[in-house]
Order: sequence, then structure tokens, then C-alpha cells
Amino acid sequence: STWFSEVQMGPPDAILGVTEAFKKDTNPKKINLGAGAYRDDNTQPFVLPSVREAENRVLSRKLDKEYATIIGLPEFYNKAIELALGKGSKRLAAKHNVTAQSISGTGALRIGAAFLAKFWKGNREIYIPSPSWGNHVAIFEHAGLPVNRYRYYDKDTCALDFSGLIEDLKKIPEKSIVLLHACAHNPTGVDPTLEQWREISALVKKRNLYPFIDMAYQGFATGDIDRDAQAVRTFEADGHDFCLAQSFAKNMGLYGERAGAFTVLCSDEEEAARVMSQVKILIRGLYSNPPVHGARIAAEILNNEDLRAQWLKDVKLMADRIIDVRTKLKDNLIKLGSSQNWDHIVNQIGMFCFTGLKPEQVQKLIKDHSVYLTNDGRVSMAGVTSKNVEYLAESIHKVTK
Ligand SMILES: Cc1ncc(COP(=O)(O)O)c(CN[C@@H](CCC(=O)O)C(=O)O)c1O
Repeated sequence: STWFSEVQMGPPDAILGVTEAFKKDTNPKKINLGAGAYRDDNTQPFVLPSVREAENRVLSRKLDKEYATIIGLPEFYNKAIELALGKGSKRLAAKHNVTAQSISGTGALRIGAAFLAKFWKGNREIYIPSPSWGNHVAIFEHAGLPVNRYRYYDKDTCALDFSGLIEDLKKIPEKSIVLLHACAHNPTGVDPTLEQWREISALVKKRNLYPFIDMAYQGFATGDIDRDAQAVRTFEADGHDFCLAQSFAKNMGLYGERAGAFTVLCSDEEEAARVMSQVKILIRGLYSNPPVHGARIAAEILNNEDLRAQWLKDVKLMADRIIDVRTKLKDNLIKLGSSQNWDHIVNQIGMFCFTGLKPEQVQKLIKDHSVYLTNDGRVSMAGVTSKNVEYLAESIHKVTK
């Protein structure tokens, strides 16, 4: 036998594997609704004009390729957390935040998982919504934190199961960790209202639970950076200490540049200093220090008013295109005489539409129509265009009528 003769063949990734299958399909009408990556109306990746200009300015400075610090570029991570909490954040002013550049959102979650696995003295379980982003389970289990669920989605109404969520938050053992999606919930596209966020925040506090907020889509949900941060800012205003993972993959289109930030909001500056020292030790042992190019581009945008203004236009353009194809898809399904209620296509928000399609219907879409989506019926609306929306509606109608 060889050293690794016992190693089993693992399954393809539930999300990234869809794109692999899509690429092998030769049908000219094929549509990729798998990975949550923005595409323009010609199904092409979109490099934001603000990103192109920022990159040109960075390159013109002919910078060196030296290591970043363990926690990355301060001109990036300081602006990242300010974007999340807002310029008026009292906790930022009081220096309660421990913020480090991370390898995008996944890296921020992974640092947080490692930190909590090592130092969390409460109930050592993290409760994530049901359903949640497929990779959340692997990230926390790799770090040794058992993963449990709280109810989040009502498949009968294709909307938030708010009463179920509240009931479960009341049952979760005190001092457990609760993962919350800040906006544009993945995979459902269903977000609590501001009023519901206020109730959730009050209950999390009353039940002595610890929030870990995942904000992977700030600006991408509504096109408004501040509006998409309202959950995070509500939690800060209510006095919570919490962890925050930020991604600039989607809202800046920096997918492959891996720009993100991890924050622990601590009770005071002295605790922040101790926590920062331990976060640095964990990062050093995980990957030592982060890549500089994406962070330099993001920093250029976040530190220069003209680029920031252009970026806000770019991110709104993306959000608006998604909202537009939601309406087109629903209208086409109605035009085809579908008997189903498709309101959720336009009521849901952000990159994804949780269609309610069953696995056997998903498999038919893939095999008979070359429409690729994840088996849970999640559609990345970014893959829908004005050119393919009719074919998509016909295909969905055929498998659902
Ligand atoms: C809720 C959530 N958190 C974190 C991430 C991590 O993104 P980073 O690229 O590490 O910043 C994603 C990306 N989920 C997308 C993208 C593809 C993937 O990684 O699964 C998705 O669900 O399609 C996400 O949806």
C-alpha cells in the first residue's frame, strides 16, 4: 500500500462544483447560476471602474513586494472597520476594536473560529442559521467549534421564520456563539427588517449570547453601504461585544484578490490590546501575513473621496442590475402562465434567490435545460441577464408546472 491509499475521494464543493460542471457543458444556451460572483448583462465578470482606476494609481507608485504586517495594511483594515461601524462609531473612537486584514471573508471567519475555539469560555457551540452559506460548517468545524442551527427560513412562505428564530434564540444555551448574516442572507436572500433586528439584538443580549456577524455583502444588498450595515450598527449601539467578518469580494469585485477584515469588538482598550496580541499569534500560525495587492486597491478606494464616490456608483449599479433581473424573471414566469407564486423572487434581496425548487427539479434544470444552480434551489441572480432571462423562465416553468 502507499502512504495515502486510505484517502477517500471527496465530493465536489456544493457551490464551486456547480461552476466546474457548467464549464464542461457544451450547450450554447447554458446558464451558470451557481457561484455567488457578480456578472454583467453579458454574463462577463465585472471589474469595477473604481477598482481599475485605484489599481492604476497603485501600480504607478511602483511599490515593493515586502511582507505586510501579520494583521495586514493599516490603511486598509482601519478603513474597512470604519465602513462597517460608520465614522461616528463610539467604540471605534474608544479603540475597543481589534481589527486585522484577513484573506477575504472566509479568512476572517477562520481567524474568528480559531480565536473562539481557543479562548471562548462560554458554551462551546456556534449556532448558525438554517440554511446558511455552505462553507460556514467546514470553517468552524475545522477550528474545533461544534456547529448547531437556529431556525431562519420558512420554506412555505419563502420568507423569514421570525417566530421560529426568536423561539430558538430563547432556547439556545446561554453564552453560546450565534452567527448572524448582516445583510443579503446566503442562500435565502431573506433579511430581518430593522425592527426585527432590534428585537434580535435585545434577545441576544438578554440571553447572554455572543454574536459573530458575517458581513460579506455590504452595499451589494440595497446598493446603500450604510443601509446594509444597519444590523451591525444596531448591535454596536445596543452595547454588544461581537466578532465581525467582512468581505470585499462582492462589493468591490475583488474575488480573487482576497481582501477582507476580521474584528473583535472588545469591552475596552486594555482588553483589545490583549486580544490583538493573541489574534496576531493565531494568524502567524495560520498563514503568517496576508496578500497586499487587493488590500492596496481597496485602501486606495476607501481613502480617496473621488474613488470612494465612484465605488458607491459602481456598487449601486451592480445591486440595481440584480434587482432589475429579479423583476424580469418574475414577470416572465407570470407571462408563461405559471401557477406558482413567485413573489419571493422580488422580495428577496442581494445576490441570491432561494427559489424553492426541489432537488429533483434542480437536477432536471441542469440535465434537460443546462441551467446550473446549487441543489438546494439557490440561484445566483448575478448569472441572470436580459438575454437569458426568458430561456431561464421557460426552463423553470417547464420543471415546475
Ligand atoms: C455569507 C458569506 N460569507 C462569506 C463568504 C466568503 O467570501 P470570500 O470570497 O471568502 O470573501 C461568502 C461567499 N459565498 C459565495 C462565493 C463563493 C463561495 O465561496 O462559496 C457563494 O456562496 O457563492 C458568503 O456568501
